[in-house]
Amino acid sequence: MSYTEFRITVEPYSSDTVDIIIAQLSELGFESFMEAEPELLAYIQTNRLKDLPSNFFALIILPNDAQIEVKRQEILDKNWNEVWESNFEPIIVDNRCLVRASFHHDTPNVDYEIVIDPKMAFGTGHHQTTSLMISALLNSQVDGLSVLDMGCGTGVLAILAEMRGAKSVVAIDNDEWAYRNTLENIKLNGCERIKAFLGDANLLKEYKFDIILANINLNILIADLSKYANSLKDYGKIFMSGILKDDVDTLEMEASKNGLSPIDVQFKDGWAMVSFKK
Ligand SMILES: C[S@@+](CC[C@H](N)C(=O)[O-])C[C@H]1O[C@@H](n2cnc3c(N)ncnc32)[C@H](O)[C@@H]1O
Repeated sequence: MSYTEFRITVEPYSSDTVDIIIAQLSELGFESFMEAEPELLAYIQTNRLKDLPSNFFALIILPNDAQIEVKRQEILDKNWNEVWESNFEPIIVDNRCLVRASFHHDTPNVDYEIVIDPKMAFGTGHHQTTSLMISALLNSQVDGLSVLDMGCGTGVLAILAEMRGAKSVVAIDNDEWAYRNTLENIKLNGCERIKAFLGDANLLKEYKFDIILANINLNILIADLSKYANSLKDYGKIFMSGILKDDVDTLEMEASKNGLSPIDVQFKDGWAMVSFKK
C-alpha cells in the first residue's frame, strides 16, 4: 500500500486555519496529519486519490486572510518509518497518560504509559480529538465494563480502556493499515482483553456495550449513529469526537433522534468531544 504526502504551507500559519483544513481533508478521506509549522503534512492512500475531484485543494474553504501552497510526493512503505519517527514526540494527556513510541526512552512516570508505533494510522494523542477522548476515558468509570472503540486507528483508546480495567474491549477500523497497526500496538502493550476487527458498524449486529468510543468524523458518526445507539446498553455512554465546535448542535440533534441525551461537551482548539447517555 502506498501513501501520498501533501506538504501544505499555510500562510499565515495558525492552529485555527490548520484545523479548518484538517476537517475538510478528513471529510475527503485523508487519514493522517502532522503539524510541522509552517507546514501541515497530510496523508492519504494513493489509490483513494482517483475518487477525489482533480482540483480538490482549490475547493478548500479557508479563512479570508489565509493562503496555502501544496507540494505532493509519494511515500513508499520502505521510508514511511523515517517519516513518522522524525515527527512523533511523546505526549502526556492530563498529566496522567503518556503516549510514546517504542524508540522514546527516559520518559516520565505517570499513571498510564501507552506505547504506540503509529506508522500510518491515526491516534498518537497529538491530535486534539484523540487527546479529548483520552481525557474523557481518564475521567470515566471503565472498570469492569465492556467497551467498543469504533474507528480505532492505532488502537490507543482501546489500549487505555483495557489499562483502565475494562472487562472486554472490541476495536474496529475499516482501514486495513489501521487494523494491522492496532494488532501490533495491542501486542506492544501486552493487552489481552482487546479483540480487533477489520470492518465498520455493520459488524455490530446485536452486540451491546457499556461504553462506545467513536472518534471519526461528522458524516460517518451521523450515518452510523443508529447502529451505535442500538449497540449501547441501557444507561450506557457513548463518547464521540472528530467533530468541530460548530458541529456539536448537529450531532446532538441526530443523537436525540436515536434516544441519546448529551451529558458533557469538551473543546480543544476548535475541536469537540460530546458524550451521551442512553
Ligand atoms: C480520527 S481517527 C481516530 C483514531 C483513534 N480512535 C483516535 O482517537 O485517535 C478515525 C479512524 O476511523 C476509521 N474509520 C473511518 N471511517 C470508518 C468507519 N465507517 N467505520 C470504522 N472505522 C472508520 C479511520 O480509518 C481512522 O482510523
